[in-house]
Amino acid sequence: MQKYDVIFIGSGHANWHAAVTLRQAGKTVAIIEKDKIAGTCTNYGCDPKILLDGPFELLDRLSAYQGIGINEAPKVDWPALMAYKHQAIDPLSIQMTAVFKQLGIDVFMGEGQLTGAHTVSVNDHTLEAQNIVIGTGQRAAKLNIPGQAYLRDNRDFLDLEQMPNHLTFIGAGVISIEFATMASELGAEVEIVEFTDHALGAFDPNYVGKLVQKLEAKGIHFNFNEAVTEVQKDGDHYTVLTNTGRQIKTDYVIDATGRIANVENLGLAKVGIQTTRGGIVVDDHLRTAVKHIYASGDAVDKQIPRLTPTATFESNYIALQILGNPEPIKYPAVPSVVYSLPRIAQMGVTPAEAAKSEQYHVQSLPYGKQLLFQYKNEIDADITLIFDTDNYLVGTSIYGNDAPELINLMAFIINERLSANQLNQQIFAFPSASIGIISLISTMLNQG
Ligand SMILES: Cc1cc2nc3c(=O)[nH]c(=O)nc-3n(C[C@H](O)[C@H](O)[C@H](O)COP(=O)(O)OP(=O)(O)OC[C@H]3O[C@@H](n4cnc5c(N)ncnc54)[C@H](O)[C@@H]3O)c2cc1C
Ligand SMILES: NC(=O)c1ccc[n+]([C@@H]2O[C@H](COP(=O)([O-])OP(=O)(O)OC[C@H]3O[C@@H](n4cnc5c(N)ncnc54)[C@H](O)[C@@H]3O)[C@@H](O)[C@H]2O)c1
Repeated sequence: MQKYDVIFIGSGHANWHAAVTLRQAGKTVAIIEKDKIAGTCTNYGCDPKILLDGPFELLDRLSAYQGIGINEAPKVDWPALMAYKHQAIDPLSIQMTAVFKQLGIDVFMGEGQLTGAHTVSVNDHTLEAQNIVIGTGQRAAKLNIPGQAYLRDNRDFLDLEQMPNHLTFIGAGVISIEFATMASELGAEVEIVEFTDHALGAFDPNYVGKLVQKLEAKGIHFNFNEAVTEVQKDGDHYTVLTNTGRQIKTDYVIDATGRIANVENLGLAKVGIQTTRGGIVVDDHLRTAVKHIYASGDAVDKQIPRLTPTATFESNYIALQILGNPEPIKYPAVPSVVYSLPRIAQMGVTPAEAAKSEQYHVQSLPYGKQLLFQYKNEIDADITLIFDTDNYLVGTSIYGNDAPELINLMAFIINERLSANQLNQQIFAFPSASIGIISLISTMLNQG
């Protein structure tokens, strides 16, 4: 039986950062992966998504100069963009495998399963380890309806060689909004069927409302308070039936109704590890009920957003735990971004939470208008700032294409509890988009 200090089940961000750190610290390490090395983000999620989104974002920014410097905008060539995606993304898992092997990490391709508290089977091997880390991620939910076999998911969309003429998305969550934006920009007709009365439930309803209006103006049709009951195939096309009697004729149906933790067939119950609908139950050290078995990333039952940076944070934490750090995990406020056009970002105390408590006050800054040319004519860009009673920033929501960069800056101000005086000790580049926001914020922050 091959023996290791640590075995990792899954090779996504939840695991590989720890695997590399521990190997570099001299531990013997094995990674087991049943699909592609490097996991969802690299192969089927964030990376291909942001690669494909790139030209659409540029065109959206250009559209703000229509008639004032730009007369004819270029068009996205989706098949060429998809070819570039394959060229840039497909080698990543191969490169990561080579890096692991070079570092002396053993890689086993196959399904890992606990056979005991210290043993894992993969194919016909049994491996033994002092510590085991389960980072098996999530998969797309599949609605249990007639015609389930016709439902596509994020993997299929991110591999589309040709954009269909008409697409129907089930669910108005992050995946649908991001993908529907690209499809619609390419000229496809898009329907979104959502069974609640709103899109993007975790984000500021004010900004989500603005975004939905903008998407509707571009031709995306939202069907709120409706559930899909069946999908029928008619030759090369499909008919999506809903509970209100609507029949949507379409070319492609994507089920984006959420994601489910991969906890089945892992042998968890056999060794006494509990799971819930949200994933694997862990303590504040990310340990399962079996103390030398950790869980990390999307597969964990947790309240914080299931994102690549949170998976990475947990992975780094677990490496330090195994190397002897006794401290419980302490998460900072976590930024979440929807890569729509424009982007919506959010972190810390939300506007809705702030509205319910006298502990906070809320300030909205229409920075698109106030800093018009610095923010490249994005006139509707807006930031909501939430301060506590001492005037420290504790939360923010942002509506604008620069939101992913701005929220990283806000992360420092929020998590380091910076005062205006501390911000003013710095000299920032000028002209730059962020310096305008910093000057506006520093007039409102605790002067400390
Ligand atoms: C379309 C899409 C877009 C996204 N965009 C963003 C974004 O913009 N920003 C962001 O922060 N996050 C984004 N995410 C979320 C992000 O991808 C995940 O949070 C992240 O990948 C979680 O990492 P993980 O290692 O926990 O899981 P994963 O990356 O899913 O890795 C788990 C791995 O475990 C393997 N596995 C499962 N069971 C077994 C088994 N029994 N044996 C062996 N291997 C097994 C799986 O094959 C998989 O490779 C996106 C997700 C999707 C689907
Ligand atoms: N930018 C990012 O960070 C990013 C991007 C994509 C994916 N992700 C990851 O993927 C997850 C999002 O996945 P998602 O968009 O599939 O899920 P989601 O939970 O964001 O949205 C699912 C939506 O489907 C609706 N829904 C559920 N069942 C339905 C039904 N039967 N009929 C109609 N609507 C229904 C829900 O009300 C919800 O609005 C995120 O939580 C994150 O982990 C992150």
